[in-house]
Amino acid sequence: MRDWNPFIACAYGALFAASLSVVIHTFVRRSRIPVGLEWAGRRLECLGEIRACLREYTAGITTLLSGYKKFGLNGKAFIAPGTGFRAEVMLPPEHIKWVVDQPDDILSHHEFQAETTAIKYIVPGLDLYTPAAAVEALRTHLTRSLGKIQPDLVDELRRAVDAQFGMSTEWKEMKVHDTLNEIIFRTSGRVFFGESLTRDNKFIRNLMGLSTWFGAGILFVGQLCPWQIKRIVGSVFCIPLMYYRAVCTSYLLPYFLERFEKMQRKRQDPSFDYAPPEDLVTWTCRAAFDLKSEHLTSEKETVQKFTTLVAGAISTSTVAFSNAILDLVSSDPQQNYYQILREECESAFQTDDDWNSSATLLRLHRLDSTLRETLRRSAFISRGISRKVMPKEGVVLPSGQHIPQGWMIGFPVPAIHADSRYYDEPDVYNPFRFMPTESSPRSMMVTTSQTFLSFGHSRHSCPGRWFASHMLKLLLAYIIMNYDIEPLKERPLNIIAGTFMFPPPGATIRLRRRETKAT
Ligand code: HEM
Repeated sequence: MRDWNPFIACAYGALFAASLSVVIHTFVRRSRIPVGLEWAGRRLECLGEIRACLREYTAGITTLLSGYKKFGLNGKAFIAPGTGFRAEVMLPPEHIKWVVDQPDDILSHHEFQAETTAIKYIVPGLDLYTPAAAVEALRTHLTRSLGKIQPDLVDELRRAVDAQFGMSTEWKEMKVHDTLNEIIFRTSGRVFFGESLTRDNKFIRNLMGLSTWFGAGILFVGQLCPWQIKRIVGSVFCIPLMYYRAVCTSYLLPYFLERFEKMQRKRQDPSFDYAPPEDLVTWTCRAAFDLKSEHLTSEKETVQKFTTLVAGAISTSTVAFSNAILDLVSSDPQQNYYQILREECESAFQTDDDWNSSATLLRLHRLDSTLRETLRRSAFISRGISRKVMPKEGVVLPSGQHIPQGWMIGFPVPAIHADSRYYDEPDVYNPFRFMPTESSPRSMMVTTSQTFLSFGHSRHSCPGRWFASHMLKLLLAYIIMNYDIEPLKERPLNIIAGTFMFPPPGATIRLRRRETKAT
């Protein structure tokens, strides 16, 4: 007979206890299921809810699509199981207006974010509740300054694309995500923290490291990990995250301190000869002066929030842009979309002045529509306008349905974007779908609506979308005008993990510099 090993016995015991706790806690926590709501993707089987949640790890968006077809199209809400044993109530699009009109103490955006990003475990101490100067700077200054910063954007994107794609007229293969990520970090970086840090390779590598770990932390801890063990798993992700954030903060803090000091002196003494550069650091300092909660004693906290926000925000542009390139090069070659876009860009950008003027972008109807079509087909998130129900007594939906306190509610974005009531032939990639016609007024890439949710909608919608749109249009125009890209036979399928959807990191394309150089 084998020796009895107390360590192995303890390990098995702990595993058994943990599994039992998952099952028991899941039942206890889910005991107050909204009465009368049906589940999508749940079968009549033992531990049906738990097994439905487990299937979500491999189900992609099939449950959301089938639930929407069965309930959403008939104006009914349904329960969608989720990874991490987190079921959510999915509402029909008719309820969007009601949801966005509710105050935060009834339906909380912040509480939803805090829970599904697991911020308190992966970045302990990051306060999502008090307004951050960096977010205020985005909302108030960045969008207003797009015209002013365009020459810098163009200068940086030319440099970054030429360096990453190369100048050779021979075909070469490259990884879509890695290459575009580098280009987008450098291009956005020029506007966020200026030229010298953007050219500092060590800083950019660390910022990209922070962004990768931040995204991975939100995905694994916030979305995939059962809520019972988030704290433990979060503390593992916290280590590299804190390391990268500390390194990035050490680069940025001296910039902020100098800017803070000089700008404050200028405010006190208007004769002081100082004009700060127009970038997000300056705008964040301005916003910090205006926000009484973040003044000069908390520069470090301001910089830490700035660093985390910037690292998180930039990568969403990479996802959108990678999707746009993959959609375009996998489209039907007979349609010649790439060439049509090239003609539009060549007619708009004829001189350097055209590149430096924001008015040029208003002439790029096809390019704008192309980016919007990609965002429609490949939104970054599968559930949008999500909120947590706050009142003790729960809330009553406009349809009369009661949802208990603590439940998450939201809308199935890919299903609404594929609803034929709102989009003709929704499964077809039609980059010129959003071109203005006589009968329908033009909608721009950044316009949110109850049927276009890639940037959210209403109060908490993405404040960086005007910047993203400006940068991505310039970038796409420059690439199309200067590079040929070999068509792909098939569009690489996006990965769906938790509520995120993104192109496979290994996807590649082949491209070459054009013989005849455009502007
Ligand atoms: C194409 C690229 C982008 C996409 C698809 C995108 C999408 C989104 C989405 C879906 C949300 C959540 C809205 C909600 O909760 O209802 C969001 C929020 C946000 N985005 Fe973006 N985003 C992009 C680029 C950017 C950029 C470049 C920045 C910064 C310059 C940015 C800054 C933010 C911020 C600060 C929030 C939080 C807003 C809040 O909580 O009130 N985003 N974005």
